[in-house]
Amino acid sequence: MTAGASSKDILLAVSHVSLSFGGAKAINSFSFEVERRSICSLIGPNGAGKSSMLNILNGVYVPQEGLITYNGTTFERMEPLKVAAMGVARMFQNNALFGKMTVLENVMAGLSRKAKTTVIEHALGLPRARQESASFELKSDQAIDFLDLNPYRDLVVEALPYGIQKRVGLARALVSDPEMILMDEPMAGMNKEEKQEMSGFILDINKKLGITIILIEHDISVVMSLSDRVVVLDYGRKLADGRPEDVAKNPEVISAYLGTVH
Ligand SMILES: Nc1ncnc2c1ncn2[C@@H]1O[C@H](COP(=O)(O)OP(=O)(O)OP(=O)(O)O)[C@@H](O)[C@H]1O
Repeated sequence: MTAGASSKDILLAVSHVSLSFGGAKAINSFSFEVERRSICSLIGPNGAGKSSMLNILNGVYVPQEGLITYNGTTFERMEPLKVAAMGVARMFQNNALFGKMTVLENVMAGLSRKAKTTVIEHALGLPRARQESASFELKSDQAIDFLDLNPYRDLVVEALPYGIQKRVGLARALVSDPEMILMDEPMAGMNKEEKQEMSGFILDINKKLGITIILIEHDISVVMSLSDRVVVLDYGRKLADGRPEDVAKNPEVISAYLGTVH
C-alpha cells in the first residue's frame, strides 16, 4: 500500500450535513471522514452539535441536508434498525441500562435484535429457544470477559459502582460484534483512575478487535491520548479536523475550546 490520501480506507463519510430544530441550526453543513479501524473524536463546547451528530448517524435524527456514506453506500438518512444491522452500535451518555437486571442480562440485551425465536418459544422452553439463549449467553460471556467484568457477571447493575456500570454499557455495545461503536461521553463523571481504565478498554477494542470508534469526550487529555483524528465542532460548524497534535496547536481551537474549562 502506498502512503498518502489515496490509501485511506474510509468507513464513514459525512458530507455537508445540516440539522435544524425549529429555526435553530444545530449542525451546519458539517463534513468529516472516519478511517476504518481508527478512533475519531468529536469535540467542542457544550451545545456544539456533537450528540446531535451521533443521533444522525444512528438514525434518531433526520438531517435536512447532506449525505452519509457508510461502507460504500450513500444515505440521505439513517434508520436505527438498519444502522444496527449494518454493524453500528452505540454506547449511551446516560448508559440506559436495566438497573434491576444483572450484568449478564444487560449484556445479553445487546443481542436482542439478533433473536430469531419468539417469546412464546422461550416460554414453552422449546429446544430452538434454549439453544439461542445458550449461544447468546456464551457470546455475552466473551464480552464480559474481554472487559474484565467477570466478578460482576451475576450482580444487579444498579448496585455497581458508576465506572463499572459504564463498562457494562460498553459490553452491551460490544456483544453484537459491531464494526463501529459510537460513544457519547463514555467517561463523563469518572475519576482519573476510572478514566484510565476505560481508556485502556477503548484502546483494546480498537486495536485488538479492529473496531472503528467515534468518541465524544470533554476530557482533552483523554481525547489527545486516544484519538487518531480529532474533529472540532463549534456552533454546528467544523472548526478544525486533523491529527490530535495538530488540532491542539490550532489557534482557533485554542481560543474557542481548549483554552476554556468544560
Ligand atoms: N431534540 C432537540 N430539540 C431541540 N433542540 C435540540 C435537540 N437536541 C439538541 N438540540 C439543540 O441542538 C444544539 C446542539 O446540541 P447537542 O446536544 O448536539 O450538543 P453537544 O455538542 O452534544 O453538547 P453537550 O456537550 O452539552 O452534550 C443545542 O443548541 C441543543 O439545544
